[in-house]
Amino acid sequence: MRKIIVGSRRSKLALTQTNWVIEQLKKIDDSFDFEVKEIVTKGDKILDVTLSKVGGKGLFVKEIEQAMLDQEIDMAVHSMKDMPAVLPEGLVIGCIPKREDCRDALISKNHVKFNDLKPGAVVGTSSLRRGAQLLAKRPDLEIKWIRGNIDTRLAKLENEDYDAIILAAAGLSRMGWAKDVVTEFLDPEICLPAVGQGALSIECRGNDDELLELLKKFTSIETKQTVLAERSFLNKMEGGCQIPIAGFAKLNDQAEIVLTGLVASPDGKTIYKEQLSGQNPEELGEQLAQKLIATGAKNLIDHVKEELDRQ
Ligand SMILES: NCc1[nH]cc(CCC(=O)O)c1CC(=O)O
Repeated sequence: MRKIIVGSRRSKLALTQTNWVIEQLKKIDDSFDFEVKEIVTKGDKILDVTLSKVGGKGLFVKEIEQAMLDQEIDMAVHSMKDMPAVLPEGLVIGCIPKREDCRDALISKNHVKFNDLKPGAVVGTSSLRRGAQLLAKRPDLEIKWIRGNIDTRLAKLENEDYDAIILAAAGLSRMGWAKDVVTEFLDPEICLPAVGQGALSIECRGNDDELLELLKKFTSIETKQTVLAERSFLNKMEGGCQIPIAGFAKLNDQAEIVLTGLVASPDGKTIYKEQLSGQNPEELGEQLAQKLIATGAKNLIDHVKEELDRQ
């Protein structure tokens, strides 16, 4: 019986996601054994620094990918949101399972709803995307950076000077905490999710045919199509993680992909938002990026970059 070694970050969420995927794969085909191997990534070691300042989302993924290329592990389960646009030579996304809740969630002290937060309330998030969209609705709020795993952030809401924090609903659901802690799920109309939010990405070597065959059976075509459109959009925008960018796709009743993209200034005062539908995920993503760029979003991106360079 082949034993598949699954690399995982050590955070509670990463291990929960990894073990959940293993359970599902065992249900599909019980002829494989699995073993989890924990890997401490650079991103985990410097959790107290703002992510965009230390090299972005690749941090959580790189060391795990290297272990896969070195044959120390065979596969890994990532949050799609943390996956860089381009994979190293030799590795592939072997499976995109059905997406969890894509929304952002407000968790506030005393369960005060978003619209009822007191003027000047302090909201914790380390995401420019979330900060910009919240400020667009409520310019009076004070956005305060917060870092750490989701359990750390929930503890900070209790113990530190935050009135509320925003977390992805998906992470909380996977941990089984959503029902207890979430005050309000923010509709994508209010806060457009991050590209890939709520989806998982199972990565493996491109030549591991046996494993790829198993992973294919756990793929959701709908999630794959929508997430690929979102990722194509993000890749074309080339914003990096210094600019608030959001992208979210779903299928309509004609099974067309409807993709919405948003680019904003960090203060939320300028927002470009466009929507397009189509059949081909990659093309649709590129077209939406072009449409946003044509409306002036590129100026905004260049402007924000200049501001950052000056600092
Ligand atoms: N930014 C970190 C991150 N990466 C993936 C998730 C969990 C949700 C998901 O799978 O999209 C989270 C936590 C969060 O944003 O609250």
